[in-house]
Amino acid sequence: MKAIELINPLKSKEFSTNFSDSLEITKVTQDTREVEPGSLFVCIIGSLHNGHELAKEAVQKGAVLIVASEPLDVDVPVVYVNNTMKAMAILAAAFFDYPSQDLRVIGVTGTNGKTTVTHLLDYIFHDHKEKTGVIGTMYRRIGSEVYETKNTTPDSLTLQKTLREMKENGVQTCSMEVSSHSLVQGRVWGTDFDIAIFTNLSQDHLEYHHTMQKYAEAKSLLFSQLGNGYQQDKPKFAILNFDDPVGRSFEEKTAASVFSYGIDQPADFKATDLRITNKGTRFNLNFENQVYEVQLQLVGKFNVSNALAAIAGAYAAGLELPSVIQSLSQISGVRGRFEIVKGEYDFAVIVDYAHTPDGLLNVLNAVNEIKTGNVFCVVGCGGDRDRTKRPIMAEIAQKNSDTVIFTSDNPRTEDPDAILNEVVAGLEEDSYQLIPDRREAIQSAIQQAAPNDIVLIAGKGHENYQIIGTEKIHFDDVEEAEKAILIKNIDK
Ligand SMILES: CC(=O)N[C@H]1[C@@H](OP(=O)(O)OP(=O)(O)OC[C@H]2O[C@@H](n3ccc(=O)[nH]c3=O)[C@H](O)[C@@H]2O)O[C@H](CO)[C@@H](O)[C@@H]1O[C@H](C)C(=O)N[C@@H](C)C(=O)N[C@H](CCC(=O)O)C(=O)O
Ligand SMILES: Nc1ncnc2c1ncn2[C@@H]1O[C@H](COP(=O)(O)OP(=O)(O)OP(=O)(O)O)[C@@H](O)[C@H]1O
Ligand SMILES: N[C@H](CCC[C@H](N)C(=O)O)C(=O)O
Ligand SMILES: [Mg+2]
Repeated sequence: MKAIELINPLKSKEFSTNFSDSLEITKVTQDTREVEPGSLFVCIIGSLHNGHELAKEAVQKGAVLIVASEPLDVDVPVVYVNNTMKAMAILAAAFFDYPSQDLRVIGVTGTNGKTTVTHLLDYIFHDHKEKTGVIGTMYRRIGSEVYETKNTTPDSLTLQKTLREMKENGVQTCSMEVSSHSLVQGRVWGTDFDIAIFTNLSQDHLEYHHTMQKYAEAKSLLFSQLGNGYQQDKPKFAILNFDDPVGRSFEEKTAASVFSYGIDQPADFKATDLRITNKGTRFNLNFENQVYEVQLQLVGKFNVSNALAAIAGAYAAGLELPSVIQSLSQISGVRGRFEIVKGEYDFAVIVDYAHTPDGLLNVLNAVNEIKTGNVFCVVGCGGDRDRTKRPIMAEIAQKNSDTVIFTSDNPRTEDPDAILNEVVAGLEEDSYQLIPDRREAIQSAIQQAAPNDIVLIAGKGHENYQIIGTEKIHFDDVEEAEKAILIKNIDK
């Protein structure tokens, strides 16, 4: 591809003099490890490295053009821009020929519920005979092909490449999670979203955003940028949770048409008459003076909220409500979200991805609503993440279960015992059990459970690994629970 075509959309401040209109680019990258002869290298200022300091290395590896925001002394042409992260995203969209324009892209943001809502949407569209794609925490999926992912929302290059592959494979609807990090870092800049959905905002990621105000501002970018894409004539919809004041505040931030949803507050899509059992949840959906009965196999009030978000999103995309509701009723659950471990045993073990105070409270409320015996909660907190959420999660776990066992999550580069000290700091010493080894903690909870009790294993959901230091080792809560149940059955 001609370099000039690629950098035209950049609105660059300045070109170095040696730029030639005939220059050809074979690859765009922000990583020296990926540079090949003929590459365009973009210098990103990250948290660990400053790409400008790596520009010379990129040139040595064959980069023929550099995009930078700081002065550089290199032997190849340089295009100077104000913000290289945004430039990277625009270049990525241009390099892959703006694939989001040819797909229906639905972006879901919020502290909790993104993975769940994207999967509900994906199921609905698939059930309506569309070819679908998903981008999020668990994987990138194109039709039935699954690819590993490092981030919930990939870097802009991986994102645009994935969207391009979706387009080439005939995908019609892509449901993707949009994390607050990705919004701040401009990873989704250059993606033309048709529908943007907000689930909720509660404490998380303060190690990155520092204040809840800044965290909310990051989330708002998805809505303020909606319609700033390349194909502005497509209708745009913002789907906002009006039970959350932050959701209500986003109405002013967007030029798109708004559909609100809620359980506790007036909203366009409103749920009433909720009934929650251990088999699922039913509610009445009130929309435009009509009432529809909705049956979900998912458990908990928070999943009613997730279902409303998906219903409103599907409706905004043009689907009929009765058939959307019919599709929703068939969904048995999302991996690692309130997942009931299968097996021969007379209590219940639930694996759930709750890793924030609000997520944990919601899932424990749901467990308490359906319980017929005691509740055991096995939980910990991840390392290198928001430290201030640790004692809050601990108090929620201790208050809302009969027995709480604190254990390790992904300690990453932190000392697991130091994390646990911060977790239990505010609790009475005899009000909890402490078993740092997650396998032992799961086994102990399952050994202690009596008939009709519920064991909730929270924090890691679908994750099939534990990150200790910088190493990722295989670890799967569901597998561990199944083993522990077998051991208990043998011991009987
Ligand atoms: C804090 C953070 O978000 N970091 C992200 C960021 O990396 P960084 O700023 O640390 O990058 P860096 O290592 O300093 O490198 C700067 C630049 O130098 C380049 N480089 C670096 C080394 C080298 O040898 N050569 C080279 O060219 C890098 O490619 C990059 O362009 O940019 C990278 C590329 O986009 C991300 O993969 C990385 O995510 C890290 C892995 C991460 O853990 N992020 C988490 C916090 C995150 O983003 N989480 C959200 C989900 C949260 C949620 O929903 O709960 C997510 O979307 O995943
Ligand atoms: N609407 C909701 N409100 C509050 N808590 C929720 C909601 N939906 C899910 N949860 C809780 O949060 C956990 C994570 O849900 P999910 O994976 O859908 O969220 P996410 O936003 O994708 O998280 P992440 O930020 O890790 O990508 C669930 O296991 C559940 O305990
Ligand atoms: N997307 C979240 C997931 C947290 C999952 C939890 N198991 C942990 O490791 O803290 C994050 O990266 O903060
Ligand atoms: Mg997710």
